Order: sequence, then C-alpha cells, then structure tokens
Amino acid sequence: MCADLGNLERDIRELDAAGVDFYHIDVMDGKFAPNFTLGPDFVKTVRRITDKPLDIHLMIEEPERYIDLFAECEVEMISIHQESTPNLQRALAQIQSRGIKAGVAINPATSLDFLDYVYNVTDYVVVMTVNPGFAGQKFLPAMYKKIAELHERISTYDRDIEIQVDGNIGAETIPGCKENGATMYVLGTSAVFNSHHSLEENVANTRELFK
Ligand SMILES: O=C(CO)[C@@H](O)[C@H](O)COP(=O)(O)O
Repeated sequence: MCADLGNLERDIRELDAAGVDFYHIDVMDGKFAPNFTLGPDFVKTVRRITDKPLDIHLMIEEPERYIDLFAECEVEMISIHQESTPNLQRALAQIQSRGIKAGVAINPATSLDFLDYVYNVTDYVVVMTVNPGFAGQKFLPAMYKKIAELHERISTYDRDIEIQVDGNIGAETIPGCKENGATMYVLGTSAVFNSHHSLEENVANTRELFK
C-alpha cells in the first residue's frame, strides 16, 4: 500500500534488484479496517511483474469468502485476522489446503490466547504493531511484550511458525522486534517508502540492522 501506485512496476523492479524477500499486499474493505486498498486484479498485476513471494494480508470481514479468489492469483502466503471470522480454524485450514502458507493476524488489543487452538494450522502469526488501516502510524510499545510472549508460546510447538511484525517497522523498532523474536518484517513508509533515500538505499540500510 506504500508503493508509488502510479509507478508500481518501477518500484517493484527496483525492490527486486535491491533484494527484498517478499511483497506484503494490504487488502482492506472499509469495514474491518477503516480504509479501502488493493484487490485481486492488483495482486495479479504484481504477480505479472515479480517472481518474489506474495504475502496477502486480508484486513477484511468474512475472509473465508475470498480466500479462493486470492489463491487463484498464484500467491505464496495469505493472512487473515482472528477478529474477522468465527470460523478461524476452518479458514486457516482452507488456505493451507490450497498449498499456501496460512497466517493469522492479530490486532494490538487482541490476546494471544485466541490463537491457542489454531497453531496447528498456522504457518505465521502477524503481530499488528499499529491498528490496521493506514501507513505512517506509531508503533505501540506494548507489542514488544506480545512478540516475546508469542515467541515463547510457539517455541513449544514442533513446527516452524514465523512471527511477522507489521506497522511502523524501521530503524527505531526493528532492534526491539528482533530481540523479542520477530522473524518477518513488513517494511512500509517507516523503512523503505520515504523520500529520504531511494528504495534501493533504504532496503540496504534496513538490511544493516540485521547484521
Ligand atoms: O497495514 C499496515 C497498516 O494498516 C502496515 O502495513 C503499515 O502500517 C505500513 O507501514 P508503515 O507506514 O507503518 O511503516
């Protein structure tokens, strides 16, 4: 959502060359999240441009109705919000049944306890470190403790579950997220999409934080 949508192919080609690991695509319906963003046709456009893994973040109500629609876009990852469906276990299993990694996203106010019975159908947990909806928000410091607690809880499982952090992830917040166990970082305006440096320079500078 933070790319220059009027120069999408240019941005993607520059990010590919800069060596990003995946593209996180924010889908919002104006109901679950107070904003509207990108849909399947946008995802197909990105798919046509890059071979990098596509990570679709469904910030929408009733996501189970749309999993197959996005699965048809040849994506590698789909996350849905715990808060968005009463059928979370079935929806995550539906994603995995398509051969796609299933992510469960939780808003800042949501307790980790809601995940207790779905780790067996979860490949990654998206810890929202801001409230869904808009770029440019401030990281909620209480999320560091949530990341650490999640890391401790999933470490008891006999399968790999990634911890993805999403929201104001940049030089000021990456060290704390890394220290507490995050393994995937969604980079928006805080780290990559800003006018201070080129996309390539911003990616390179962010990589330095992980060395
Ligand atoms: O989806 C969201 C917010 O809804 C996040 O992807 C980020 O908030 C965008 O990046 P930043 O501007 O926060 O760095």
